[in-house]
Amino acid sequence: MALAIKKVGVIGSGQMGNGIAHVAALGGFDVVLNDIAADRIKSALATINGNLSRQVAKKTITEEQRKQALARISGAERLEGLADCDLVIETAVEKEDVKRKIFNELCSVLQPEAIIASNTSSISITRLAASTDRPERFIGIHFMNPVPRMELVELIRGIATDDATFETSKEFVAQLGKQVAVSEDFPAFIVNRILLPMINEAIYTLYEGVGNVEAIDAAMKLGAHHPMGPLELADFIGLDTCLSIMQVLHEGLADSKYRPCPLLVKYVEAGWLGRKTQRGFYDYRGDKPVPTR
Ligand SMILES: CC(=O)CC(=O)SCCNC(=O)CCNC(=O)[C@H](O)C(C)(C)COP(=O)(O)OP(=O)(O)OC[C@H]1O[C@@H](n2cnc3c(N)ncnc32)[C@H](O)[C@@H]1OP(=O)(O)O
Ligand SMILES: NC(=O)C1=CN([C@@H]2O[C@H](COP(=O)(O)OP(=O)(O)OC[C@H]3O[C@@H](n4cnc5c(N)ncnc54)[C@H](OP(=O)(O)O)[C@@H]3O)[C@@H](O)[C@H]2O)C=CC1
Repeated sequence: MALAIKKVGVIGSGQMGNGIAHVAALGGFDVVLNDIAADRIKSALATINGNLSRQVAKKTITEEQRKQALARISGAERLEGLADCDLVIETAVEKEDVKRKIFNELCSVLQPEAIIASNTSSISITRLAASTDRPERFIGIHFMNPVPRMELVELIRGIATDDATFETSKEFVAQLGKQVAVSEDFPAFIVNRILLPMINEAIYTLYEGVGNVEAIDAAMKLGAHHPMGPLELADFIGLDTCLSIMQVLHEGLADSKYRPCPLLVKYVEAGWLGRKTQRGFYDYRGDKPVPTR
């Protein structure tokens, strides 16, 4: 039987955290947004307001809905602020040790019946669940970027996830107006198992000099009707996240076909993480994005 969810906690106020808080508040849930950096929470709230205002301008929501959604979101600088949440969605960086540390601290403040979800792009839900005190009430709820625009959410059960947690998560996703795809708990699940090797191959195509950034993106936009070129999309996702996903695929499936491209490693080592740091395969510091290769 599904449980009643009223209050949702979101840990990590980056691009996914602000998107999840945005759609959860629009879906009628009270939302508490947390981050290790207080200024991140502030800028996430400003981003959410900007994205809601754009939806008002496009008439996809009303001004009243914008105001109500914003009023439902509050910030919490410490995890204690999530104590009365019924569902907490972790959306911090794609690093297993960081996520484990968060869960360790979170479990001690949450009510025992609360559900914990991770928005991880690739990491084993069973392994993350095992680091908590409630593997049966732990699940993968994987949103797509940009959250307000993308229709799909993947649901991933760990080995111990119980039926009530799965049904509750399914109802939660439906209340946000999104569709569910159920994935088994294998590295990177469904979307990223297919999408990330394509992006990694695009980076190899660049690395080997088959084409430059502009040619590769134009080829896939105009030649395969992808809404974004693979390098533009990699910058949009975040190159650190792309690398982490490829590492999970490479280690988890032990197959050299998932070897992260050395050029991707180099960009991440340079701190050129894509749009979020204003530089990746494109330089976003001017009026128009300029290819960096
Ligand atoms: C890595 C993972 O674990 C999983 C993943 O998410 S993989 C990534 C999956 N996402 C994709 O593949 C996205 C591919 N790109 C697209 O589908 C499209 O380019 C797009 C939907 C992002 C933009 O569409 P578009 O029609 O070309 O542009 P445009 O109409 O100007 O888009 C603006 C809209 O996007 C939304 N948007 C754009 N960027 C946004 C962002 N960073 N955050 C929130 N909303 C954003 C705006 O709110 C606006 O929405 P409304 O129409 O509701 O007002
Ligand atoms: N980008 C994408 O397209 C998608 C990403 N995801 C997944 O969502 C998660 C977040 O990704 P994304 O939003 O892109 O990443 P971002 O880098 O935009 O945001 C992550 C946020 O989490 C914060 N953070 C880091 N450590 C902690 C902590 N211990 N407690 C609270 N907050 C913390 C970061 O702060 P600081 O910067 O100060 O470290 C940052 O504000 C990852 O697991 C990713 O794989 C899932 C679907 C799509």
